[in-house]
Amino acid sequence: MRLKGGPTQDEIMAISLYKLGLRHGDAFADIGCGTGKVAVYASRTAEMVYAVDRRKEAIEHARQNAIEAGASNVRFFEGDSLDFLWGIERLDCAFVGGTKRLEETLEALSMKVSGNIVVNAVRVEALNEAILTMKRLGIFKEALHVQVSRSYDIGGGTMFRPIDPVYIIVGGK
Ligand SMILES: C[S@@+](CC[C@H](N)C(=O)[O-])C[C@H]1O[C@@H](n2cnc3c(N)ncnc32)[C@H](O)[C@@H]1O
Repeated sequence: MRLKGGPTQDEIMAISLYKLGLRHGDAFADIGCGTGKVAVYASRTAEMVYAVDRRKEAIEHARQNAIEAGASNVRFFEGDSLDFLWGIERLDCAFVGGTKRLEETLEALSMKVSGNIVVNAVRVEALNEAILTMKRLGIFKEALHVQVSRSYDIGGGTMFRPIDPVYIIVGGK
């Protein structure tokens, strides 16, 4: 089953998780988890992973991915980021892959997260919203524009094909 909007590309996930600084024992949230790819990968390191998405089909997809990966430390929340965050006490770090209600989501995260918050955005409007909100909250660290090209075979030779560029915005205290 193919899910609209995902999965996060491997190289983008690698940079995002590095910038997140995820550590053993962490409580981590994947906000807008889509296919659950980031949540499942993070579950190898984090003690507890919350996979949150407002779309039922995304949660079903993510749950299936977690089962197949044998990730037993992933909890699923079907609903909006804000509904999830109101019910959570604290998080060590969070990845935001879904940018609806981004400003309010970042405000709530800044009160609950002790470590880093990493946002992935493909639209410049979401990039702008993330930077401005993080600056207002005093948590902005850096923003990256990541453009990756992958090799592919052509007539026995090698060419490169770009994947869609992604903005990675990093915040934290
Ligand atoms: C680009 S996809 C995420 C891709 C995901 N990282 C993956 O690897 O499959 C964005 C997802 O965020 C969800 N989303 C967007 N805004 C949200 C919000 N405020 N609360 C919960 N989910 C949200 C969408 O339903 C969508 O599934």
